[in-house]
Parts: sequence; structure tokens; C-alpha cells
Amino acid sequence: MADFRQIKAIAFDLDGTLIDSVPDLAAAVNATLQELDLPLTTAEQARSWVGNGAEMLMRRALSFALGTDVSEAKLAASMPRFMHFYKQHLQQHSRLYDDVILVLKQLSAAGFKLAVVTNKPYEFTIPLLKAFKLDSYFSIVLGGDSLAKMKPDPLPLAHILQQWQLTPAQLLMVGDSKNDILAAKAAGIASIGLTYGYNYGEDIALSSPAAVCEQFNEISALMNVTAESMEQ
Ligand SMILES: O=C(O)COP(=O)(O)O
Ligand SMILES: [Mg+2]
Repeated sequence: MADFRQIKAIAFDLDGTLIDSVPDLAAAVNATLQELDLPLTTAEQARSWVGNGAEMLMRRALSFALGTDVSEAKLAASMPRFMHFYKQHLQQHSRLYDDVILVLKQLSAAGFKLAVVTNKPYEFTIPLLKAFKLDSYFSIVLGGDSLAKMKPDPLPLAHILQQWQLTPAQLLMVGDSKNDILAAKAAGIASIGLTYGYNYGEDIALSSPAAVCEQFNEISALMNVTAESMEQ
């Protein structure tokens, strides 16, 4: 079993890890497609387009609807519309995955520093964390546009190592996508891959994270935090 005894801080991915956000992302994609008189998509299809930020989501959605690569001009014109629709309904159909709050409470009580490293634009990330009462658990929150590069680039994780003065052996990344695992590997840190999120329809185990979890609450046992550790 993976050895996480040196870990002092954990960076969590957001979409597909803490929150099932595809229903609202798909609705905003469809509102944009509808305005353009293009065929609508399904949430199932949108799932396979999430992972590289809002612009890539729309690039994939528009190219699929058009049946050919979308032009840069059309993509640029549609982005403000997508952002507008998504901002209006960030949390209408999205939901927290099971036991997320419980595990974050256990990890905080055990003294782990917690961060969010998402490819979602920052302007959506904070309101979404607040809407689900998650914001207070994280002392660093990085969106896909917070730094010059997003996952799978290691920059956001390198930023956290530097901010918190940690060695790579002390930071862990938890995510549902190969972008999370690749970013962790490039930063020289360990990762946990979750099977229930969005990974372009691929098995997360193929990216070889240090551990694979089917449910969020399995993280507690891996990090050695339990209900008892909260009572101390
Ligand atoms: O918004 C995305 O494309 C993915 O977001 P995530 O990095 O939180 O999974
Ligand atoms: Mg994700």
C-alpha cells in the first residue's frame, strides 16, 4: 500500500472530485449552443469534454456540434455567453460527492493543510466552494487561470510547495483526471486517483497514481484519520 506518512498538505481537484458539476456545465454549454442554433448535447457527452478548463470545454462542444474544428473567432465570441450562462446556474443541478465534508473535517482536525487546484476559472471556483460550504477548509485556492499554466502542468503544485515551504514528499494531490496525476508526477509529488469522476472515459488507474479510491471516504483510512482523531 502507498505510504503517505510524510504528507502534511493535500491539494484537491474540484470538478469530478469534490463536486459533480457536469449537470450545470452541460446546461450552460447547451444554452450557448441553443443561442447559436446548433444541436444540443447530453450531460453524458459533456462529461468527456471536462478537464482542461472552460475554453477547452467549449472548443470541444462547438467542434462536436459543428462537425469540424471551431474557428478561433467563433470560439472567442461564444466564451462570454458560456461564462454568462454558467455563472447564473453554478449549483442548480450540481452536487457534492458523498462524505466530502466529513473527510475534509477529519483531515483539517488532523492538521493537514488543504488546497484546491482546479482547471475551472477562478471566478466560478470561489462561489461554487461557498455555495457548498467548502470554502473554509482551504487556505489556498487556485483556478485554471490563477497562474500562467494549468494542470497537467506542475506550476500550480509547485506554487503550493513554495507558498507552504514543503518538500515534494509532503504534498499529495487528489483528483479524478489524468491531468491531476500528470501534474503531480511532473511536480514530483504523490497522488490519489478517484474512479467516480471525469477522465475522458478512461480508467484513472492507467495513469498510475500512488493509490486509487472508488469513494472519497477511502481517503480517511489512507491518511490515517478517523472519527476518533476528531475527538481528541
Ligand atoms: O473545469 C475543468 O475543466 C476541470 O476542473 P477540475 O480541474 O476541477 O477537474
Ligand atoms: Mg477533475
